[in-house]
Amino acid sequence: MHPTKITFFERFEPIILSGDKTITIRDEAESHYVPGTRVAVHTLETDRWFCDIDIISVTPVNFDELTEEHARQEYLTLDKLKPLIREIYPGIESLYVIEYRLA
Ligand SMILES: CC(=O)Nc1ccn([C@@H]2O[C@H](CO)[C@@H](O)[C@H]2O)c(=O)n1
Repeated sequence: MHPTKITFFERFEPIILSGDKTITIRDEAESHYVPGTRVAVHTLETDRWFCDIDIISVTPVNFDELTEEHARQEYLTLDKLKPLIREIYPGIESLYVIEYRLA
């Protein structure tokens, strides 16, 4: 079955709800979301539901291919996004851009 739930760090809740953050970048284990499906969004810290999103696309990207455009969609700058991804996914080069919209 395709996944129907995703977790985010609680600190990103405001920019997800405002519509400013429109992608998330995940590793292979979390790449199996299906475009066109609806996914429940919970906080990682307390597993609290806070919205639903519709998956638009899932696109492979290598760490060294990340651009300012990805960063803009993350509502970050590239010099903030890269260390953040290195912290969450140390040593992982194969990543996936999950594009979504608020349901
Ligand atoms: C298990 C779990 O919840 N993991 C993650 C993983 C990533 N992210 C965010 O996605 C973007 C790129 O990685 C950045 O904005 C991250 O902070 C997140 O919020 N939560």
